[in-house]
Amino acid sequence: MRSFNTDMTDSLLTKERIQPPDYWLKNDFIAEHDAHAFFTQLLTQLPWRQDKIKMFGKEVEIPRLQVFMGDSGVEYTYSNLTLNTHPWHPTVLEIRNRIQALTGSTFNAALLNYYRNGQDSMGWHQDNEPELGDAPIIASVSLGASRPFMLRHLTDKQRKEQLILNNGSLLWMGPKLQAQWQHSLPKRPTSQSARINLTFRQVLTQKT
Ligand SMILES: O=C(O)CCC(=O)C(=O)O
Ligand SMILES: [Fe+2]
Repeated sequence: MRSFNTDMTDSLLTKERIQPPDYWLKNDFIAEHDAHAFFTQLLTQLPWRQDKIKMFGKEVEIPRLQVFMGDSGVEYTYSNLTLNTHPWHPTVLEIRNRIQALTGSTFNAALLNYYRNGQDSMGWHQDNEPELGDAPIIASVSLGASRPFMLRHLTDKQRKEQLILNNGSLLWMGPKLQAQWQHSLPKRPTSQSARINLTFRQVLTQKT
């Protein structure tokens, strides 16, 4: 039988131990030839827009362009901004289908980000909007320029990890990642190259 003291120490340790972030990264998810073609199609064929959000009462342009797409009836609000839902572009559907076949998860929407160069970025955040439900799974595909992607633990902010998201890579983010960690895509001022990122999500609708 375990002593009271051992149990106490165990539970303290368990409480304090920070679990590793819940993700996996597959670098060769889309072959280079396809990734290049997909990048060009998305860059030239999507209705990219630079949205504005309110920060400290002032309207500011976000440092990237975006498009939101998904099944009809899907609505998504972030930073008080309700995004227009565009119908699926065939290339985005093709990428979604490949992810669904590999992971067994289903996704009814995608938020696409276009970073024109290293000045464009995304700040620290969690993707934990109520319409993503209690246990959001997000699948993130990167095309174009490689960029570092940062993870930071919510309570122990010294605890950080850096991943490099390459052309054609798939980053699978599990539910615990959004609950315990924030992520960001920092600026890389010296880079002139463009990158497109697609984050596939399952958004709850009135019907679900
Ligand atoms: O561009 C990236 O890799 C990150 C995108 C992201 O975090 C998001 O769309 O919520
Ligand atoms: Fe995110």
